[in-house]
Amino acid sequence: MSTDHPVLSLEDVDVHFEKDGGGLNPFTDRPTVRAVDGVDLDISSNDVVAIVGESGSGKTTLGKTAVGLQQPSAGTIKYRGQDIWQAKKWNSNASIPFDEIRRSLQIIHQDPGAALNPNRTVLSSLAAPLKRWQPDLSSEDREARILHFIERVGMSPPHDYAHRYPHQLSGGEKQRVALVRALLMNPDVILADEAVSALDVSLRVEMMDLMLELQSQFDTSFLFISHDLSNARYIAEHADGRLGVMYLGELVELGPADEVLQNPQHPYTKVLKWATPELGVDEGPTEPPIREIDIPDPVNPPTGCRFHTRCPNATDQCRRATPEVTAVDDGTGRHRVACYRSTDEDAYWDSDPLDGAEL
Ligand SMILES: Nc1ncnc2c1ncn2[C@@H]1O[C@H](COP(=O)(O)OP(=O)(O)OP(=O)(O)O)[C@@H](O)[C@H]1O
Repeated sequence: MSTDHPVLSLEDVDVHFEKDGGGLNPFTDRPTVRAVDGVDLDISSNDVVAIVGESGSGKTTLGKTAVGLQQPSAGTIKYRGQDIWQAKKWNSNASIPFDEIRRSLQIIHQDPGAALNPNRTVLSSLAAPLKRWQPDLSSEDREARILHFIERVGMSPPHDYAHRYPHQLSGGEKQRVALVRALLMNPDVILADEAVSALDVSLRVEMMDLMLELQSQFDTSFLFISHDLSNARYIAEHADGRLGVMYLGELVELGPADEVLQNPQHPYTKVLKWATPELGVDEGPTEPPIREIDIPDPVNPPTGCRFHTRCPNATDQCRRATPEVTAVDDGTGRHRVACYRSTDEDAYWDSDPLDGAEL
């Protein structure tokens, strides 16, 4: 396997869905949901990226696309330099087979119960994928490995948990089983999609600490998705990773977590920070730094910068043209944002503020 490439590389990825609602006339164009638009993202080995954004901003779609579960409408996703969807073609001469790629990219869902068969014990549920991936492993070795991992995620005695059925586990325990299931595949990247959102607040930090510990022990990369900035921040800061902010299908800001939070560049990142009291912004404005509360429809997103309808600093230029993603001049070289205010673009600075906005 090549080591020159990032483990995962997303280039200019779009994921558009056709939505029902075109009526009965088959000749009418069906409305298109632009769930993900123009996203670039590299994930290296031992990397942690936490993506945050409000409901419907495209986080899940982006995550599933990154791990090869959703085909993009445009753009490419490469695993160690190999185009994932090329590898899936029946006549592909891929350097890395699709099955190997799928095994290397694992997922933990918000609802771990849904991924477990209610009629099978934990041991049986965990043995099935391992049998597929390593058919030559003896059943004793397979069981020993499973028990080792069950204990490793804090479920002791492991024999007891291994013989339980899903209904005999708490939500936190089911989530740990889901983590074991992913780790048994020896993955390069784990997508954790709202993996702690359904847990009690008291258990969330415990689960995130466990993920961080296993991430560094196994050198696995994590793509962590959450609508909650405090969870995303916890994971990204503790792993010395990056925080990405999605708005209406676009990755509008990405950078080292502490840099993005201490020096947010995109007005939407500032809104998320304002709405997260744990981040200690008591000295900030008492009103949200936003012009409109309504979230636009992803079927018909605003022109230009998609945030311009809500942005307190939008000008006519933001309505007319989409700002490119540019590097923020903060010395990290890893912080980037799509906002005219981070550029010296005259077209923005000379343009008239929109109603209710100011420069
Ligand atoms: N299979 C699909 N078919 C049609 N539209 C879809 C499909 N999957 C997602 N969408 C739409 O794409 C947009 C992004 O959805 P997505 O689930 O990725 O957002 P999200 O940020 O993860 O939101 P949430 O936190 O609520 O899950 C939404 O408008 C959603 O309705």
